[in-house]
Amino acid sequence: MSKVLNKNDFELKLRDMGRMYHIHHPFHIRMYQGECSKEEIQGWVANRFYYQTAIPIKDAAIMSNNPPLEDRRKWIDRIIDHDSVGGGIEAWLELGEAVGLKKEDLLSHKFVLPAVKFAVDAYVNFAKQSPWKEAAMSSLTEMFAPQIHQQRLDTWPKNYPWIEQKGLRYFQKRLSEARRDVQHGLSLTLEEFNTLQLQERACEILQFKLDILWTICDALYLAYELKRPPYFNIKDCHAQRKITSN
Ligand SMILES: O=C(O)c1cc(C(=O)O)c2c(n1)C(=O)C(=O)c1cc(C(=O)O)[nH]c1-2
Repeated sequence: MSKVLNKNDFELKLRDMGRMYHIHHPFHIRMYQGECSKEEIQGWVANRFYYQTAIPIKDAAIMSNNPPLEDRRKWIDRIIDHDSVGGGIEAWLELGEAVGLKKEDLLSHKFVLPAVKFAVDAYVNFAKQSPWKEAAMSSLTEMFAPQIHQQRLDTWPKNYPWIEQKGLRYFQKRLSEARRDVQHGLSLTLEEFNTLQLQERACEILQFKLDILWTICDALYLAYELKRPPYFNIKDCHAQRKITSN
């Protein structure tokens, strides 16, 4: 960028970064085209659960960095969306059951690949260590999330009829929640990141978050599509993270 953008152009610039959203990753493309095996879907659900559990922790870290009361009130809603009774974490556990994974296996994170763990932990650490406005705006990949949730709702019942329908509640639930979160996150970003330097910083942060999501998919692709999980070539060493549920 060579000069500070007005709000409209800055929003367009941020939205344009959706070209790098993980919806375009080969793993996600295969998933929505119905080409994933049961093991791949299970692997994705088990690994993504690590991201799910991290989100409210990340949001609590943002709260701990002392945003103003108005923003805290809105941020509390995000934590409730995930951690309340019947909330996102429970809905994801239902998804786990619907794809044939045991609840205790999800909760133990025993199938989580190291690269997924490192990527997700980087997100939580960023939220802990950064000024709250920077951490808040890093959630803006959610601008692109309703499309990916809708895509799953539209294609999974046809492509993966073995998945119990009740497991899809999570995606339905996120459609409206993500839109509300984005309204808040985006208006805050457009208002506060109002110099050239700050706008460049905001783009860097959004790129960091896109990198996290893409890296998660890279790890899944390597482990489940190319069948090269960590230590795959070393005798008896990768069995511990192999998906074993039915
Ligand atoms: O399924 C997806 O592809 C996807 C992506 C993202 C995202 O873009 O970070 C989120 C979610 N789902 C999601 O369900 C969710 O609750 C969520 C919260 C956040 C965040 O950064 O605060 N991202 C996402």
